[in-house]
Amino acid sequence: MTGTSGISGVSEHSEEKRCRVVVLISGSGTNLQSIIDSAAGENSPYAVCAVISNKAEAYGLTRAQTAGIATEVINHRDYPDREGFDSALIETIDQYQPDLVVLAGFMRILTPGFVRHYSGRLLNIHPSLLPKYQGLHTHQRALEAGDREHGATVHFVTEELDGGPPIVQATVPIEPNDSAETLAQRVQVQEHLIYPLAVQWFAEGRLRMNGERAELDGQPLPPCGQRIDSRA
Ligand SMILES: Nc1nc2c(c(=O)[nH]1)N[C@@H](CN(C=O)c1ccc(C(=O)N[C@@H](CCC(=O)O)C(=O)O)cc1)CN2
Ligand SMILES: NCC(=O)N[C@@H]1O[C@H](COP(=O)([O-])[O-])[C@@H](O)[C@H]1O
Repeated sequence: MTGTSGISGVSEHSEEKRCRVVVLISGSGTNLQSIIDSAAGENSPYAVCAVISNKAEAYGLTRAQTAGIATEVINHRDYPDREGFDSALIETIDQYQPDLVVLAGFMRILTPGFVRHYSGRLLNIHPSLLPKYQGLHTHQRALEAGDREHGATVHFVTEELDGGPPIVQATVPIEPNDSAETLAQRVQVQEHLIYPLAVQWFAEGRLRMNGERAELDGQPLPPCGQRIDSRA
């Protein structure tokens, strides 16, 4: 495990307690960047305290270091099994005393023990309109199915892979000449809007997980979460 130190989104003179967020990544970190940028505001209700990657080459680590945020690398290949990796993750994450753990392009399936440890304060963004296309390669699957629309979902993480209660969804049209790459780019524009929104809702105490449903301001959200249409 290797790391640097620092906290972003918390001004030196900040007295109020901001929601402490730890972000897990595996790659480019564009969703991380949108969350960092959103936390930079003077009145942000949250601060990114640390970014942890299972891949040392993840560009998201550079994004975090540029923002003065502590970084850690925990390589899943250094552990004999998922339980060992997840235990090391928990030990490192908890050093930062998070109120919320955010998966932002984190590409490892987490064990039931990890999910239970952070139950109700663990979010993920998935590149499909859940419950459609759980798992990987979602853009290609939507194209091959001939879908006319696609999108992304922010959801609470549960033991069921990509099966947790949706919080917010953004839809995008699928164009006739789309490739998986062009569709992914269109989806990511919306991801960068809805993920900071969901993190802010949680940090403001407005969002909670209540069994199988997510609640916003005490009201159950629809089964697909709050819908945001990019064409609106
Ligand atoms: N228990 C849970 N773990 C994770 C969830 C979840 O909802 N419950 N969400 C995923 C994020 N995700 C899709 O949004 C996802 C990530 C990774 C995989 C996957 O098959 N990973 C492989 C390795 C793939 C690779 O290294 O490229 C694996 O772990 O063997 C599927 C879906 C995060 N975890
Ligand atoms: N199943 C998880 C998954 O596929 N997540 C997807 O990985 C990308 C990460 O991009 P980023 O590293 O630039 O945020 C995002 O598009 C996210 O939806």
